[in-house]
Amino acid sequence: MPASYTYLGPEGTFTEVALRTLPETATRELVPMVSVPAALDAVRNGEAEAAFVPIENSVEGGITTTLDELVSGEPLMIYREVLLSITFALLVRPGTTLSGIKTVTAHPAAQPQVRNWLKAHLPNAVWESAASNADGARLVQEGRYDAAFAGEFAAARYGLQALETGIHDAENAQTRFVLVGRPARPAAPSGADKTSIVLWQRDDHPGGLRDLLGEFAARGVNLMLLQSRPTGAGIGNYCFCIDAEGHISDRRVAEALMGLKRICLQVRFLGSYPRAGGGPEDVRSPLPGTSDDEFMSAADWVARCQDGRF
Ligand SMILES: O=C(O)C(=O)Cc1ccccc1
Repeated sequence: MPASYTYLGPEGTFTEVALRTLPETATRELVPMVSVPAALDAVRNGEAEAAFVPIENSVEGGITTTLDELVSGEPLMIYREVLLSITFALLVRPGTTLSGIKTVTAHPAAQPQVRNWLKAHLPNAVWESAASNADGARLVQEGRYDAAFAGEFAAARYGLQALETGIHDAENAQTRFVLVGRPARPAAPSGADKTSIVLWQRDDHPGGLRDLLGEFAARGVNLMLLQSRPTGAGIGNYCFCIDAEGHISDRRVAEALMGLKRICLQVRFLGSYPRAGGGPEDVRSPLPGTSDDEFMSAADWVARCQDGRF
């Protein structure tokens, strides 16, 4: 049996389209799952090698189900990311017209991406959330709703017609997907990498978040995502999901993580992996004094001072 990758299904999701851009999917069995937690649990319990799930979009930020799954439970690690440009089609059963649409459905993350279009074209339609955009299309096929926002490619799969295509409130809306597996050694640095972590503060004090961010700033590490998530322990209790530019084997990233480990209650490492679409030219120039060589020669100097050999 080939190794399998689970993904947010059913067939015809944007997630599936993004997953199929990874060359190794040619030699993997791709298994659609009903939800992000189900896709990730199959990895946790050893049924699947990896899971492919949406994690962030450029319109609303983090996909909270995915972040919460990565924040808690058995640790998992991110190995790859894929960025996909997204526009929606309005899928209906053949013969449905715009005036006949009373109910619309899609994944909750789709709503902020089509809100203005809905206000302008279907102001009275009732929105119902679906487990994914393709699941919404499936529910329209079953007659549960009148229309679904999904990829145009999902129409044929579910016997639907695209009444409208190219729907997107924001130009260049992109969704970011990640390939998640069980913890193992991260791939070697590619030259344009990203490191994901979750931080829990030790205590609540003025400037607490600034202290955490200061660990990155002091080492010249650029941040690419900062999203707070409730810990569930009451109002005001948050952990922080952070993506930082660089690889854990870069000295400045490792030093920032060590600083965080010392001052945080808990740090969860979620992986170092190549940035989608990023080449070395895309990486911010590190601040002076933050290269691997400079960290190493500073450490060497301290060791010589300790030895009286300066
Ligand atoms: O992959 C899908 O089709 C999903 O349901 C997740 C999603 C939601 C909104 C935009 C892109 C992907």
